[in-house]
Amino acid sequence: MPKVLIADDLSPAAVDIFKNRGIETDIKVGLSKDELIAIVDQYDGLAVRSACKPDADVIAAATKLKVIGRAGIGVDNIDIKAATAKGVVVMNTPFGNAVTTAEHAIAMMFAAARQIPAADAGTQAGKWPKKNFVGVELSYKTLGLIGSGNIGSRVAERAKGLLMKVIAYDPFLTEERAIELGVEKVDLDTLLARADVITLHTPLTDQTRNILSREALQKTKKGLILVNCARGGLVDEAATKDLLESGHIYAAAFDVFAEEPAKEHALFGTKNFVATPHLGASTVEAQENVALQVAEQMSDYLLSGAVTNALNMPSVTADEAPRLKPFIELAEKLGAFAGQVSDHGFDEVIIEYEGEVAELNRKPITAAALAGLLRASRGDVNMVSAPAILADAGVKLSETKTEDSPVYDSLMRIKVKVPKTANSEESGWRSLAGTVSAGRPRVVEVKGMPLEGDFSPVALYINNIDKPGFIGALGAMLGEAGVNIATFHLGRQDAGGEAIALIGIDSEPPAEMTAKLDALPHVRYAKVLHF
Ligand SMILES: NC(=O)C1=CN([C@@H]2O[C@H](COP(=O)(O)OP(=O)(O)OC[C@H]3O[C@@H](n4cnc5c(N)ncnc54)[C@H](O)[C@@H]3O)[C@@H](O)[C@H]2O)C=CC1
Ligand SMILES: O=C(O)C(=O)COP(=O)(O)O
Repeated sequence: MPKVLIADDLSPAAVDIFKNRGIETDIKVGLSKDELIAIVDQYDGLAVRSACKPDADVIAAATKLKVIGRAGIGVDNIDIKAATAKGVVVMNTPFGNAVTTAEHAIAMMFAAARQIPAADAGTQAGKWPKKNFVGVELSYKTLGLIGSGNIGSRVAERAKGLLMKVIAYDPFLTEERAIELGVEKVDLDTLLARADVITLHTPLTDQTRNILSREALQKTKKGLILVNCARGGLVDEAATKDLLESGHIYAAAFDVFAEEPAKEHALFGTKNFVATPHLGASTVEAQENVALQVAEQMSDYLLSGAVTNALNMPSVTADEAPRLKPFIELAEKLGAFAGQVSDHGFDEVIIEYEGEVAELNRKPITAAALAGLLRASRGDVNMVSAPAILADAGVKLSETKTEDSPVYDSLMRIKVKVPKTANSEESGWRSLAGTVSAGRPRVVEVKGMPLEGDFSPVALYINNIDKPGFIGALGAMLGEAGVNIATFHLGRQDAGGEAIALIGIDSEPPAEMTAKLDALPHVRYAKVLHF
């Protein structure tokens, strides 16, 4: 039974889902990094929010881990590169808390415009500080959105309801979408120059870090209201303090900080500064949404291989998963075949899909083929890590598909280009094709030669020149070595030409026997394969 560690405060709804799906859970919130490292190897899944930080060290210690589920949107607390390299899927819940966070941004905008927290504190302290709190109106003011994705667009809808004019800076916002949202698309400098209120809604990435730098903040209009409910690290906090103190920024409201939890901060106590402790997503509704969603997604992946909202793997719906399964198996095995016969590596891969398989969701199938292909040389590679490893190695990958498949309902072919070596037989393209028959993967073509067979767990692959007596001699050689033949598949180009044999065997042959075989004059290549 898979086991999941819930390492941040998640709604109990998540535990119920895991339990109903037959997944064991442990809840351990607030672990230190060392405590997490000490236990993470027990788990197949890790469910987090923003407090737990599965970094490269944690991921390195997570020997069984298959999936990290983020009950929320931002994944900057997770080392996705390390997870990908280790074959761990990282998934989030991209919409579950968007409304709640947009509402918090609007609440923060009003809190800043009218200084509600300070007014509240003064009133409840018995001061009746009516004269101290003369705020600003928001109607007809210009709201500058930095980032107009799920949350930003919801903020825009609400701001328009408040009669604000909305302008947006987002390099991925199309003109059509801007029209649909009723916002004006502008560049960052224009936004800085025109906005009365700026609110940030981008992820924290290398591109967005410090997007509101001191220099950028200095370009804003005097009297600015600044709202950050996205991530600390997007705004220069020291510059915000200086500009609040100088009166250039009228008010700022931050839900997020560069260092969290922010128990002490230079901004705390600054006039017209409002703070909340990363509450953007904290409503009953949002927490229930994200907990349910993450638990369902993680369970689906752990139990059926369905992938939803993964940041490092193509999606596979629960309906698709059973249909894709045999092709994923075929792809892995064809890839493994190609990888094992490419002793000198490869610099290009082509994957061809014919017939019905061409109409399926091919991305996970291709990822599986690459995993099989790389495993022979790289060891523990899976569908998550394989595409990134291949790209890092600079190997060219292309894919073709045709609806016609002359012989089989579905055919998948993997071609790898092996570099030129001293042995000319070894260079050029290696090509292997297979199909799924009665739900089982079958090899149907090797080096362009038809050969129908299964993928035995241990197989002897021989590429030879077709000569009378060779098969008999081979059988005798295996018999002498005490190796039992389970299946025997042959293929050849023409009589007396290039031939291949794929022989399923019940046990590992002695190394001397393979060496003896390889040394035979009419044997071009012999290798024991494992599937
Ligand atoms: N305070 C809180 O509790 C919460 C904070 N968040 C934060 O809000 C962020 C945004 O969430 P969503 O709107 O759901 O994400 P999203 O992915 O739907 O939207 C992000 C937008 O930022 C834009 N963007 C990317 N790079 C940009 C750049 N350099 N300049 C301007 N725009 C850029 C993207 O094109 C996209 O439209 C999350 O990544 C997360 O960090 C999310 C939920 C709760
Ligand atoms: O979903 C997000 O990106 C958030 O920032 C919410 O964070 P939290 O789950 O409340 O720690």
